Amino acid sequence: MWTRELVVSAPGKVILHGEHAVVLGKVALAVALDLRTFLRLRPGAEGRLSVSLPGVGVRRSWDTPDLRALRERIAADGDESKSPSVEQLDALREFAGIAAGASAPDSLATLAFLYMCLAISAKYGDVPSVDIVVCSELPTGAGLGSSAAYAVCLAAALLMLCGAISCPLQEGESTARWTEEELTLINSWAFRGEQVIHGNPSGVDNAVGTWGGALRYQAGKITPLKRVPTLRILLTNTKVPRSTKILVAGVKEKILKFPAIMNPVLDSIDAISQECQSVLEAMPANPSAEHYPVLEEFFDINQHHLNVLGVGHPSLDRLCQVTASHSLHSKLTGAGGGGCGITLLPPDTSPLAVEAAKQDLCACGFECWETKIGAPGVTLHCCSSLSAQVLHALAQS
Ligand SMILES: Nc1ncnc2c1ncn2[C@@H]1O[C@H](COP(=O)(O)OP(=O)(O)OP(=O)(O)O)[C@@H](O)[C@H]1O
Ligand SMILES: C[C@@](O)(CCO)CC(=O)[O-]
Ligand SMILES: [Mg+2]
Repeated sequence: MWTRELVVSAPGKVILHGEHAVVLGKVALAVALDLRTFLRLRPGAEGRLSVSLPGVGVRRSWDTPDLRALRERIAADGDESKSPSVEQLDALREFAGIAAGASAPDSLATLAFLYMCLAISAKYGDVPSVDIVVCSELPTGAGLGSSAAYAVCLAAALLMLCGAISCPLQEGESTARWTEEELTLINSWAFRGEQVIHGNPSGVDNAVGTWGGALRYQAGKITPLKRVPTLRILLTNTKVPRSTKILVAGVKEKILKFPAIMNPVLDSIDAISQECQSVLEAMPANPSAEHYPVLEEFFDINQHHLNVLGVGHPSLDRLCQVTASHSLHSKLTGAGGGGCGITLLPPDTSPLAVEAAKQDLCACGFECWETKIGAPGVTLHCCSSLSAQVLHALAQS
């Protein structure tokens, strides 16, 4: 029986360079954002598992014996090294009343929950009767890793409920983190959740959600950056909706169609990520304006490359033009096709110029805010340590 009320949180991310190319084995540089997803666990009615996902309009509850029977039927074998199969996902859709091929946020979120719950419990034992609520400070489907933050929270919570990882929060502590070994397990199960949502994820987003900070990611290899200077970044959400799964599939199609043209673009993006890593690691902790031009050039070149890959959007072109008119440099971040862009704010940018750029971006119908990067990865909290705002959002559902 689960008797505690606890909250798991995981950060969203910003990809500085390497989105899309990273799916094809190239290097990406990514940093954790100070916007998080929160998952609250509470003891639930005996024999019931309830899930409330207000961000995507889901409120479901199941009898635990029914989930056990479904687990046996789909032969979920609890192997974190195996991808979810088409047959397993079809059976889960049928159980949850989700139409075949449905890709709406609520369908994908429910499917990812059911898959992870059954596969994890097949390996480590039943999930006890609990009520789960997930809320997020991240916009959904905007390029900031909301799917990965959700999957990381689910993986940590479900693994903890089944006893596969510890509950590291001691009496009297407000927050706690898991060991490296436990984080590795959380990350590998979060990747399975990302597969349900994305189709073919690289794993960079769930790695940042798990470990936080700033890291280099290539083909599953995660290397924390040696030193990350304090960078001022303006984040702009164009609010144009898009699906990471569809955009990733589109890039694959383009590469298959024009390999000789597209592969050099991927190689160039890879080189930008590597050069950018060297530049960042050589910078002082608080870089001055003279360090920024090279970073700005990398942004400009990569934004062109991403347009060549077909993941640009008129709203992102607009974002780049507006910031360029204030001598600021931007690129899309995440999957593109709308969603968010990032703009570098060199330290000599006057507060008036930043304010004017923000106003012009808002006049386009965009939303923008300054961010802090390098936030901590997946964390366990006691409820009383959370802000009133987060507690309020969790209580709403
Ligand atoms: N708070 C949440 N609650 C439940 N499901 C969520 C939540 N946030 C995201 N999701 C799931 O993740 C999906 C969005 O994932 P998608 O990968 O398309 O966008 P993203 O992760 O925000 O952007 P990117 O992958 O480019 O960083 C939603 O459709 C939904 O299924
Ligand atoms: C577009 C992509 O490269 C980043 C999405 O945040 C997809 C992935 O790496 O899984
Ligand atoms: Mg995603």
